[in-house]
Amino acid sequence: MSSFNKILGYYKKYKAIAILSIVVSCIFEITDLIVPYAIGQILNVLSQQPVDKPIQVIVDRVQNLVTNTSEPWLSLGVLLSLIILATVVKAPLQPWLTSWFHWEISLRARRDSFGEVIQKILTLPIGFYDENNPGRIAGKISRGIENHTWTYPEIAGQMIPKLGRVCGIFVVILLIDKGIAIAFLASFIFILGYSLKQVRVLIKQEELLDKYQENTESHTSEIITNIKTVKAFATEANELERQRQRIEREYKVITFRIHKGYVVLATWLRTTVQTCVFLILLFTLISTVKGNISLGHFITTLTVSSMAYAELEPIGNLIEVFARRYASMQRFAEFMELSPGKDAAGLDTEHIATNPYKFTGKLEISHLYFGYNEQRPILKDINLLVEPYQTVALVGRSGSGKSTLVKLLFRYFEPNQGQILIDGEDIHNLDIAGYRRRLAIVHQDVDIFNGTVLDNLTYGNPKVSLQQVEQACDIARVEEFIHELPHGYYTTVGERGVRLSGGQKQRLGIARALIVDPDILIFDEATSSLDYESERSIQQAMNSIFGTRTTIIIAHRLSTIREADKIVVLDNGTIAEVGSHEELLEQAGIYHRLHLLGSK
Ligand SMILES: Nc1ncnc2c1ncn2[C@@H]1O[C@H](COP(=O)(O)OP(=O)(O)OP(=O)(O)O)[C@@H](O)[C@H]1O
Repeated sequence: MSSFNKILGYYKKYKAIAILSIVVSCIFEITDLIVPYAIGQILNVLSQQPVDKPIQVIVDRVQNLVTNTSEPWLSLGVLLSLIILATVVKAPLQPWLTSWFHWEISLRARRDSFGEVIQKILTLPIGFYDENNPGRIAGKISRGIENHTWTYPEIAGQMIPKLGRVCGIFVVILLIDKGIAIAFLASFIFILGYSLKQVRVLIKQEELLDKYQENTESHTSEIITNIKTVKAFATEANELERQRQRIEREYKVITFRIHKGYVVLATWLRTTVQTCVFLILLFTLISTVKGNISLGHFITTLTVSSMAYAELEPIGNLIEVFARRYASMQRFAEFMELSPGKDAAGLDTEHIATNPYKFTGKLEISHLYFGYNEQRPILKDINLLVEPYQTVALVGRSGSGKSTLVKLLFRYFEPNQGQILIDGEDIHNLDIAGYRRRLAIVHQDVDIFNGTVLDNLTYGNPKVSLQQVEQACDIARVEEFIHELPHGYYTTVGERGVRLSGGQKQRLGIARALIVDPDILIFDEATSSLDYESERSIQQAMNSIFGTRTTIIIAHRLSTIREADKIVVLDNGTIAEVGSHEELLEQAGIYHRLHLLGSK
């Protein structure tokens, strides 16, 4: 039930209008019953039997207004007027008062959801993205929203009004014959109760299927992301086979558990409904023959009860569709309930604009401990002082914790103990977005957004002037290749920058970082995967940046960091050595050993 409430939560903003439009839909459905009722009454008039009391009251009132009209004609006139109201007058009103609102609520909720989803994506902790790949996340979101969009009009616009109509039918039959009404109600409760019980079992299977589907989507996305590796290792056939197995597993669940379950349920439903229709016919006929009810009431009871049973099949279909969608809506609701990360930035751009920080770039790390998992510390008692404008290199074996330290600097994770201070202020106390805007990082693999080179360059600072862009490009040696591109700065680079080489992307990344004019600039192994010429270009770019701001370099190639003011050697999560290139060589420790390995 709590998961059902979560699903309902999707529409909570539109509760009032939803209730109103559902009630109106139910009223329209119930007015449909006027026609068979009025036809029954017409039959009574034609067979010279009395009409029901409420109709007679109306006829009497009309008779007071109209003289010289005989009673049968008046009764027929009143009944025809009722039929016109319930059909011709209702027809143009119904779509606007029902369907319009049901779809409007659904589409508005869809629009709201997309906005909320983006907020969720932007605020979830970075650890979430380490564990879930884009395909899995995107699949969950798109199936969740799509299913919600279709489900609301079906449930609010069809299923509930149909159930409303069934209740109306029960009241009509009750007014005619209590015994038949009770039999009718009992059959309905039994049919719906049993169907819902079966559907609950099927929902469990749908949940399993949803997990399988998410898994398949996640692997499809992984194949797309890693397509170069797949091709390079010629593992296409293996990938295809593994994916086929996953699809086959889904197919078996769909066909032999879910689809078969629904067909068995539909078979049972249809047979039971037909049996009930026949039994009602029998009971009503017996009542008529016994003289308990009139011919008109016989026709009305038979028609409305057939209408009610005829509704059971669409109601059953709607329950089936709802059940098929339930699992993905539930999983979407769970996604939306995920708590934002402690690293979540505020999403209010005005707030950032009015709160710009400016630091000298003095950085102090004091007694810092951290582990992704508290039982396994990665960084232990890190103490480090970086003066403004200094260039500091972090070196150490793979897995020693260099990137982790930078992640803490960016506040992607919180330290378990200790502090990081910038200009004497604990970074934990600063506005996260404002603080991050004063940092910039050039990753080994620079992220490129689909758009032009200029869009990518100005990503962190769209308001920058072209002159400043050119200056940054000059320092970052982007100028060397920009003129070779077909449209210069306005060349479209394609998704993920496929039209740029590795070295070009890195230089673009450096220029992009410079354009935000950061107080602290971080290079994450920026030159480790490049050819000699690109490396030299990037090295020159970096050299001209050193001393202009605090710079931190995570480096594997020691040749790139000789000029650093301070080299910090991390070993197994602790700072093992600190000093300049020459000092560390003299110490003849880890750095010396790494240096010897690098120069071999
Ligand atoms: N998101 C994560 N969740 C759990 N453990 C992680 C995560 N990221 C890194 N680690 C672990 O933390 C340790 C330090 O990793 P880190 O990436 O900081 O090392 P590094 O010195 O930058 O290594 P490299 O030079 O190879 O990039 C490693 O043992 C790694 O397995």
